Amino acid sequence: MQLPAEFIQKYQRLLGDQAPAFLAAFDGPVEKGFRINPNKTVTATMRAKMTAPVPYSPIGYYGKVNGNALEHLAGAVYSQEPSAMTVGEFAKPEPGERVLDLCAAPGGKTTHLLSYLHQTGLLVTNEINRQRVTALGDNVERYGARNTVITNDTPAALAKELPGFFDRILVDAPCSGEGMFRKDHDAVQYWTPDYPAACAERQREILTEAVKMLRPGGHLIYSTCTFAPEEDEQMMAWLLKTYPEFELEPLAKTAGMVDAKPEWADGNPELAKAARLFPHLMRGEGHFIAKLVYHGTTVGKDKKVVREQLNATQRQLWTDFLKKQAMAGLPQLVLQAHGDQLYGVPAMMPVTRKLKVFRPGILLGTFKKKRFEPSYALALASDDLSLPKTEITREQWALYVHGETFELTSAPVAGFRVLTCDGLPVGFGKIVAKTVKNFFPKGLRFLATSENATL
Ligand SMILES: C[S@@+](CC[C@H](N)C(=O)[O-])C[C@H]1O[C@@H](n2cnc3c(N)ncnc32)[C@H](O)[C@@H]1O
Repeated sequence: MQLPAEFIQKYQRLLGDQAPAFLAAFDGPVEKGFRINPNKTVTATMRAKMTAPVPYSPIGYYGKVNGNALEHLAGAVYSQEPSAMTVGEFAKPEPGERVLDLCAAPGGKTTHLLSYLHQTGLLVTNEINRQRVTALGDNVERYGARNTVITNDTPAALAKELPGFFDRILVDAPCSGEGMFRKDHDAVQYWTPDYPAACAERQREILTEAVKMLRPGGHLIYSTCTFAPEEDEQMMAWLLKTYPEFELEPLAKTAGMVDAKPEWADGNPELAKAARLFPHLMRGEGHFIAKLVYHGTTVGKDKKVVREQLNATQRQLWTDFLKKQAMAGLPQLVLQAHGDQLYGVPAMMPVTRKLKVFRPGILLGTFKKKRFEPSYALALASDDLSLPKTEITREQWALYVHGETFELTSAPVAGFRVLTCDGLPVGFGKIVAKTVKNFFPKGLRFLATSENATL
């Protein structure tokens, strides 16, 4: 691979006798990986692929998964480069926490955080870029999250609305991406000797806002996919100097991870607590991860939490739907109608007035004239809900994702039912006698074949 001469010289100077192995790794194979979603069923097809565990993640495996496969579309697996899994593992939230993923699209770390929140607490996941937030929304939906709010705003706007609010904040920062050169050859063309410093400027701005949103005792996790000291050790050195209430926590390094390098910044030995991942030392791409605890004392003001927003007709239609589904209601969600769409907003979410919200919670469905039509998102989030379910075969699933109506061998109770395939919820169908009317979203329909949809 053709690397810029200045890049080569920089890392020869920094890495000394390790530089040849480091530079040679750019021509090595790209490591593929996937995580399984611990909140969903593990199918036999998945189990057959789960042969090479990633040593530092109990839910991570080496290997490639297919984006059109049933298991991927149903949110049971997520394709992720193995080194990137360290971030979610070091960030691992406790159930019930208030978590912010500040730079989140397309959602690799967000889905990892969701895996450990187990539908509890609150995840606010933010992506500043309007184009990229859609992919984040799709991944959160597939993962079946009921505890997530998706925002599309700046770190400054979030910090204004939610000061001192979060137990845990992840800043997976936009960076010069040197650690991904091997995976994405085009990324090299953006590199100039000044690029890391320009990225560092933006990272400082993001961190300046992020620190305002932590509660005392909260954790900040900072990660990049670059080797550049300006964006890694030097960024943490700046943070510790600017905000002495922060302390780095030691990260347990395994499988080839190494201490970060104080000598690449101001020499503060504390910096060694952070971790560096080099592709010549481990099976994965380049990353940097630091975890800090906040010893500050400023407590955020208690904000009013979200309230129900439903008119009487909407409430009646929703109640009728629940009754037909023999469901008591949805725990920890506040119902809000936005136009004709009904959302379940996480009950821990405070009222925010000026934030650009992409999705205020889980879309539960749409109010039609005299009925309520449940959403695809609700079906995908129904693994542990008592909604009526009907198991279909893989052949029927192929008809379903193609938008076709199909027949069952016997007639279950008529009405909306969650269709499951190999135990995984895949969407709603409306049963009329033995016929299943198709409610798979039109925009997602495709022709599944053994070539394009095998995990
Ligand atoms: C490394 S990527 C995030 C990857 C993501 N965490 C994942 O695991 O899938 C960094 C993200 O930061 C966003 N970003 C760019 N500038 C930003 C800014 N000034 N503030 C916050 N986020 C920004 C980018 O749009 C990009 O999606």
